[in-house]
Amino acid sequence: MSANALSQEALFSALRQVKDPELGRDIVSLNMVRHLEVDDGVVTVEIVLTTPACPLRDQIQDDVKAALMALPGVKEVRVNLQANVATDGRIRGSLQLPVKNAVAVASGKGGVGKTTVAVNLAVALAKEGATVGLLDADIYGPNVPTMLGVDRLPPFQGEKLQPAEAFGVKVMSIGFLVPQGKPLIWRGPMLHSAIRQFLSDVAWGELDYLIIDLPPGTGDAPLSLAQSIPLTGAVIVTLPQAVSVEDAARSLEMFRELNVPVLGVIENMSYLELPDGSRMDVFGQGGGEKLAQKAGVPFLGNIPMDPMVRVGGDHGSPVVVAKPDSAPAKALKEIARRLAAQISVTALQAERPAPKIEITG
Ligand SMILES: Nc1ncnc2c1ncn2[C@@H]1O[C@H](COP(=O)(O)OP(=O)(O)OP(=O)(O)O)[C@@H](O)[C@H]1O
Repeated sequence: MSANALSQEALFSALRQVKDPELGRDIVSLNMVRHLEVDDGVVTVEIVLTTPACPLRDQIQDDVKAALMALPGVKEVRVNLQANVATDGRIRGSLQLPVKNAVAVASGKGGVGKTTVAVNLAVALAKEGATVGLLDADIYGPNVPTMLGVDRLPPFQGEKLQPAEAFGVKVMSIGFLVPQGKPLIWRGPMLHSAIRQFLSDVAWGELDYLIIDLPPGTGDAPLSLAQSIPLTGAVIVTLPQAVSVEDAARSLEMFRELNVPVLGVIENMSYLELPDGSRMDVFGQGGGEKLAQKAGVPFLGNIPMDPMVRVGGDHGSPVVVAKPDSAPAKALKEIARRLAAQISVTALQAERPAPKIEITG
């Protein structure tokens, strides 16, 4: 068969065989094929990954080559890999902010490790090559500055507040603006305007992901937030134990009622590894996964209990950078990738420009 017989249908049906292993869907329906050119049997294809440091890029590249080379008439395949974090465009549209995705990290109960998870996810995403901001909106316990080892904002410049920066993440916290140790007694309207100001009066710059650490529970803060910014979604952090899961379920339901997609459930402190290698289920077992299953949302993974996580938080050095090869750090990095994939899926459901196709020979 000659190269001229290579039709758009044949090329696209070959590319449909290639799945993004993390997103679990084919690269055509994920809108990752942006430009396709055929010239005398040489196929040049541009594939746009949905995260900048996709760990499976080599596999996707190999699969694209293999699928196209299998077509009669194809002599050579050139794959041009790009990355562009997907967005539904709603934040840019409604708030004129160059932020692609805003993701709330929430929990039903306090003390389940929500802030620890938010901090480590933000740093892990930045390490993957994404541009990341972290907004600490936990009015009851703004711990993000401590966990990232920053205690003040840079000097005021221009018209906007400059965020602090740590481990490649831009950081803003209510904790920077109030004297240490003072309680914050804020009700809905104050919180609402504070959250809006944190979005509009801070020089965030272009961000792929803005991670927002919420106070625990289902009070004014998540409500204000969901009304202030078109969230891409929310993730729910829980312990495996029943009472934590019950409260997490309430938090999950609240986001659903607010029409905020739930991107997944993360189970923290899932087990403690003992010196003999056995595992102790300190807080029970499997509650997070069961919650995700029951709610029909992805389970993003579990994080073991490990003193290194606490030490990293207390010393302003998140475990994903302080001990990147430890079990909790590996779990957190894996969860960050799964979360990025879920964000992409959610955003891509809204954003679908048509690919550009040229067949010249
Ligand atoms: N996987 C873990 N292993 C060991 N310690 C952890 C782990 N996750 C969190 N911690 C510790 O548990 C404590 C509570 O964590 P964190 O402050 O992140 O919880 P939170 O849910 O954000 O609490 P709050 O209700 O104050 O918002 C901290 O001391 C933290 O270092």
